[in-house]
Amino acid sequence: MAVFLSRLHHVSLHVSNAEKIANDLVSKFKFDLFAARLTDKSKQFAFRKGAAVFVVNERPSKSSQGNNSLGCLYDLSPLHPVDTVNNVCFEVEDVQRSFKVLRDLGCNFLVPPTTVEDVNGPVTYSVVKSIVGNVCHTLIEKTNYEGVFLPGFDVIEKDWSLGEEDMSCPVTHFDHITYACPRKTTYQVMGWYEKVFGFQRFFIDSNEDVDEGFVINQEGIGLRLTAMEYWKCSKAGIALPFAGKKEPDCKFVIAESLPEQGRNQVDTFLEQHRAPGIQHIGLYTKNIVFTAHTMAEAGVQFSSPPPAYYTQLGKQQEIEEAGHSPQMLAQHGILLDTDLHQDPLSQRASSESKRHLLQVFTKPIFAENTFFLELIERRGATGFGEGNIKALWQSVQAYMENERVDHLPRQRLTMASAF
Ligand SMILES: O=C(O)C(=O)Cc1ccc(O)cc1
Ligand SMILES: [Fe+2]
Repeated sequence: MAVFLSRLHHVSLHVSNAEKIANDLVSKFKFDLFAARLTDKSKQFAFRKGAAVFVVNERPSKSSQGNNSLGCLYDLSPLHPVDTVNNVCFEVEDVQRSFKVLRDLGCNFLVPPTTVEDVNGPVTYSVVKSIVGNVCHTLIEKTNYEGVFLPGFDVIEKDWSLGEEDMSCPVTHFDHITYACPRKTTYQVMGWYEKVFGFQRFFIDSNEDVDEGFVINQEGIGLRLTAMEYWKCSKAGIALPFAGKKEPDCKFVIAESLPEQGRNQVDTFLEQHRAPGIQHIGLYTKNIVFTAHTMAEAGVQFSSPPPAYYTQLGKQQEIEEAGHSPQMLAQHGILLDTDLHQDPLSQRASSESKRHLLQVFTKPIFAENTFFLELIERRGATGFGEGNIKALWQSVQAYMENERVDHLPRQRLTMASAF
């Protein structure tokens, strides 16, 4: 039996300069710094935007490594050579029980169940290694904890005079997390998440092949995508689908590169990150145009698709029919896909049954061409559209091939791919 997850709690980053990323998250991406843990051996900052929480950990310098007990709480300081996003932390009902179940399934634990306490009560956590590169999962049990975040963190009060909800940037939660994986590992990864956390496959597109996944192997794109989802659990630890109420949480997408079309962004990630791992995270927004505009004004850079995207046959009309202006979308490189969902009762696709998906990728946020963020607005569409995937892929390729190349140290570019 798998361990059922109550919900995604936070995602943690390990970086060489926490202040730099902290500044970007606050000033550019409009997250609020709401908790911090500063000790001689560690710097940990927690940021929130709606239900999306990032914890930024400063990687210790080489000389202070080795003693993790005083270092990162709820995580461990990875000996990773570059900035990385590598821990997706989940809340569970019972960490001790989860630990036993997962140990019996053969999982490797980096931190055994450990309890931390403050005046607000106890929290128990444990860290399990995944089979994807440096990705690990902290399991947290905080049912008896009444504090704002986690014991050990000082809470930073928000200045409520600034307004409760930022309507110009309505990001509400993490929509999906995309892994860059080596060739031919997709099914192993899916099998692990199914066995360990009860994740289930879902089809990205109606053209997807059960065995092959969603494959694009043409026009310079060599990509295999597959996706999985899980459901938030009810209090009793019962997965909601069985209780009749389905409430999916963050989705997981696996991206694998196909060799036929030449070296690409997944290969670049694997090479520069020096391991498989989290390539990007989709931030769900209620209004992508406002959000992209606010973030761009604050200095966020987005990857744009080729200009021809907005002038291709029928695209302008499609954008206008969805209630958007092609100029506004083009300004920040926002893409729009339409899913012609057929209403089973009417036998034809009516305008009400058209579902839209709007997406845009940011440029990488670390020094290397590795991790980036995505904004995603879903208007009825639950998967990922083929048109957007192609255009998103091309926007990243164009950036990597034309702009970024000169800024990178020479040896990184010539280093042979490890995969
Ligand atoms: O469409 C999405 O949001 C995806 O996550 C698909 C995807 C995955 C990896 C890429 O390098 C480009 C696109
Ligand atoms: Fe994505």
